[in-house]
Amino acid sequence: MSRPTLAVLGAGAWGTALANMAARHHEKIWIWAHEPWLAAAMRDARENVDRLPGVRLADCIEPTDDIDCVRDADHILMVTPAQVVRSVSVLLKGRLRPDSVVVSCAKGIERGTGLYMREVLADVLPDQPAAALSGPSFAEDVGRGLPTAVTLAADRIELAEMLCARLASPHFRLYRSSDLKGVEIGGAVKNVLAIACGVTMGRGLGASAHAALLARGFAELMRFALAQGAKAETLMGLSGLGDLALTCSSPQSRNYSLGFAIGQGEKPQVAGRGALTEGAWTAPVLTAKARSLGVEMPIAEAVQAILEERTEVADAIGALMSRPFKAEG
Ligand SMILES: NC(=O)C1=CN([C@@H]2O[C@H](COP(=O)(O)OP(=O)(O)OC[C@H]3O[C@@H](n4cnc5c(N)ncnc54)[C@H](O)[C@@H]3O)[C@@H](O)[C@H]2O)C=CC1
Ligand SMILES: O=C(CO)COP(=O)(O)O
Repeated sequence: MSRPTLAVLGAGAWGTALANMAARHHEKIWIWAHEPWLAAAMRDARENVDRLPGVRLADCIEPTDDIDCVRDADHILMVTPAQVVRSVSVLLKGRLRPDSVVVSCAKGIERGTGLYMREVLADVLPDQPAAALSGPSFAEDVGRGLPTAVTLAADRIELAEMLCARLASPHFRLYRSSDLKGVEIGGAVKNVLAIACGVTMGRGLGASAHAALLARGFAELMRFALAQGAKAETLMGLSGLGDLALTCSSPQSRNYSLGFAIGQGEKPQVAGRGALTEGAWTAPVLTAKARSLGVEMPIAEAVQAILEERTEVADAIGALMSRPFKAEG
């Protein structure tokens, strides 16, 4: 039996790392860049010099800027920024095999609609099976072959099982789940909370404040997710608490780094320095969604106010510390 094929859409750090992980199980993997120069540079150098330098592309990987590559792919990994998942999905219409699973690997909520990535995919490609991959995993770590574990969720558990087997490597372990919503919520919300943790550390408020923020952030994440039917065990797993702990604690995170720079006094508009900070895109839609669900998310609200320069960091912290006393939970 011939081995399967895969198309990875989005030639960023994460798409490149995932393509390399999947290489051992696939006959061919296309990695699609919407920038022709990037596809050409990756073909020439056999590495992603722009986003994941120093990691050699496996032999079966073919960088391309031709979206028709998806016609020959058994499955698709969607690894673009969350806000362009819709426009890239539109390109897939009429090009996919009916049984090709589209796996969302982006972490965010769509602005304007409030939809999670799987819901965006269902909106544009209603007949296509979908899955989501999320968890604590820096592309640089995965690219260097450091041990990493993530969650892969699909509606049908046998689909999740098949995808876990096809994407795993000896140092990249996937756990299956049927809680797509819980997995996606964890990935989207932790980015916003990581900005808050970065602010705290950049401001020099200490490890105790960081731990308090992380724990109270997790309470917010839990409340928000449970109100939408996610399972508590998903939130306590890799894609929830695991990714929250990683992203809230490491300068390797772009979201944490954005917060850190703001904590040190930089203006939010310049602090990101052109990096993809998904939390900044998700914050306004997350807080709007929480309000419409009647879920309190004071930390996410504070991040949003800081990003919009409606409040100073010191005032946001003061407001969080002076909230009415309440029971923990
Ligand atoms: N870098 C990481 O460690 C991880 C990233 N993720 C998620 O993966 C997603 C992608 O992140 P990265 O690969 O890190 O980003 P990146 O900034 O390294 O690369 C983003 C890539 O998206 C593509 N892109 C940008 N605009 C596009 C458009 N309009 N149409 C089509 N493609 C476009 C480009 O090829 C670009 O190189 C994000 O949602 C992120 O949260 C998830 C886990 C780990
Ligand atoms: O999602 C990630 C780690 O799991 C990457 O985090 P950043 O997008 O903050 O860099």
